[in-house]
Amino acid sequence: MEIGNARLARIAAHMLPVRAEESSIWRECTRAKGASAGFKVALLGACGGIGQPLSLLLKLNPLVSTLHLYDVVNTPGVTADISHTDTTAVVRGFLAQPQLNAALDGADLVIIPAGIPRKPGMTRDDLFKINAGIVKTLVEGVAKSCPNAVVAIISNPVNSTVPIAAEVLKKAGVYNPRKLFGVTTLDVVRANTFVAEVVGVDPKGVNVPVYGGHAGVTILPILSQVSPPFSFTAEEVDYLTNRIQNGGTEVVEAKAGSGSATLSMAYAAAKFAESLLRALKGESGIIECAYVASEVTELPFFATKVRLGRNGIDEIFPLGPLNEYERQGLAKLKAELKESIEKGVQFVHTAAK
Ligand SMILES: NC(=O)c1ccc[n+]([C@@H]2O[C@H](COP(=O)([O-])OP(=O)(O)OC[C@H]3O[C@@H](n4cnc5c(N)ncnc54)[C@H](O)[C@@H]3O)[C@@H](O)[C@H]2O)c1
Ligand SMILES: O=C(O)C[C@H](O)C(=O)O
Repeated sequence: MEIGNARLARIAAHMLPVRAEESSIWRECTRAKGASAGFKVALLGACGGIGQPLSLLLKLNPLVSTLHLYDVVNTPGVTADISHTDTTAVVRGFLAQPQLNAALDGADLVIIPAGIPRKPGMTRDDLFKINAGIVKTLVEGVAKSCPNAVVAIISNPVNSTVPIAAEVLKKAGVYNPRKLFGVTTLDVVRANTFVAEVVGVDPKGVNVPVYGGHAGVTILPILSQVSPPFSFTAEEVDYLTNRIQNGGTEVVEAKAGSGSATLSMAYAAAKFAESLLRALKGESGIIECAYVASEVTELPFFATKVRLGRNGIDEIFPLGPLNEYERQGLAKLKAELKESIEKGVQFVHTAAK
């Protein structure tokens, strides 16, 4: 049926940018039966440098039936824009704190890239002052509105924001360590890319485990366990390890004050989300590196390979054999990672007083 100009004008006048579905004219003129079978994903910080491309990639994922975009700015525009892509996921936007609980209600997966990025000269830990409070507030919302959701944290410093999230969930009595992840996929994506460049192969077929955490020396690529196995000279190992550990800084400096990695991060997060959703759906044998609560080392959080399942983490793999270079790297990262974890835990306990 062709819709006449008068009706089009009425539709335009009634379209609500945040939730078009709530306007009576939208209901009158559409035959949508609601979301298809699939997962409800909430993205917090959806209008930022990572949030926008990640929103688009999630909207393209057939495993996502409902996509909730939450931010403190710009969600009406981003939601309207993304919602016009002809894929099945239903997109709804939520603006600022009063809409946080609605954004999270019933979510299966919550992805958090909210917070400020680095500028040249800053460490990720320099972001703690602002991002710690943002992550705390958002995870308090998770505890209240979707305590069974899988939570994937991108906001830096990941080494501290994940322990913050764990403490918030513990305080609320809903902590499930199998469902809380710090997203370190970008380290793996970078490692695969740089190794493929050095050995001259397609990065698609390369898989480099990256252990530890997500900042400087705490990022520990395990080149002795690369799949398929390659041998590297000592110079290559040094070059690759330094480049992988400083990949984030390389982007921050190239962007010269306008932010940090956004496009590669959105790609990495979409990849990780796809693995989580496939596992939640029941697919077996899905393995990713992620920063999780762990007993693999004496540290309470550590990134290693984890097998994903219907309930989040099914298995955390041990470190496996490390060479002397990697053992030294492991020894070196522990003090910094321990301090970052304690800083996160302390933040929640101090804030409670
Ligand atoms: N884990 C990783 O590998 C990785 C990679 C890249 C960036 N990051 C981190 O991701 C974060 C975001 O980076 P970006 O480039 O997208 O930054 P950005 O500034 O472009 O976007 C951040 C977004 O968060 C929103 N925001 C701020 N406070 C919020 C709140 N209380 N609730 C909801 N949304 C809020 C902002 O409005 C903005 O839209 C940074 O902390 C960055 O360091 C992590
Ligand atoms: O480097 C940053 O500050 C952002 C992110 O952690 C990255 O690794 O790109």
